[in-house]
Amino acid sequence: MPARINPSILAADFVNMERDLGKIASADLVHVDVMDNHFVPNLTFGPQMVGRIQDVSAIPLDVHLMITDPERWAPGYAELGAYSVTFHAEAATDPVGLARRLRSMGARAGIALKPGTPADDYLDLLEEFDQVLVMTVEPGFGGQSFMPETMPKLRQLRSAATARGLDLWLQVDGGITEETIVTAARAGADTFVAGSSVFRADDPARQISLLRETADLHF
Ligand SMILES: O=C(CO)[C@H](O)[C@H](O)COP(=O)(O)O
Ligand SMILES: [Fe+2]
Repeated sequence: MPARINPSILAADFVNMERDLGKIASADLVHVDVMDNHFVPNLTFGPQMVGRIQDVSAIPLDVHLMITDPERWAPGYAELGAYSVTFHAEAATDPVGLARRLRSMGARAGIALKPGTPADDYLDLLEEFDQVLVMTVEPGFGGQSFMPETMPKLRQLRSAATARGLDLWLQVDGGITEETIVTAARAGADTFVAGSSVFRADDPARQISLLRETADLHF
């Protein structure tokens, strides 16, 4: 299975979103960062905007919720047709119940871990999720540097998934470039979010291919 490359539209031009979505049509999924200015100190957009992105995007949506009270808000993103809905472990009060609800609505369910959040509490629950998002920066902003100290957690998750024969996608998000993607692929990631490195490239489609080929060489 080739590496999945999910460009983050946090690095797109928000007033030219449809144009910028056109630049990433060769990607696997479009990564949509929802921030509420409570869980993280930044604010992006909510269901109305994500619904319009869903309407005009040629590729499915990978929604990353950086919000408090995901039990209240996450199902709305499944409802509007998002392919995957990922909420933060640190914000959820009933992660398994929420994942089951998202799956019952037809979405893939993801759980995200901030750099300082260990995976240990979730290792016995991996069957309940379709993907685990290992944050490789502190959530809140694009354009930050990749944190290699998160790689032992990724290796731990990959070993647990392999040992149990799970088809669990392991996603990394933050500071992914053609250099850092090598480290993340070697540690077991198969799904890569890249904002700045795709949208700041002269040719985003070429950058998507380069990232995919580089990850495939090292997985
Ligand atoms: O979730 C995020 C930030 O919280 C973004 O998805 C992430 O930062 C992508 O941006 P970049 O590739 O520029 O680091
Ligand atoms: Fe993200």
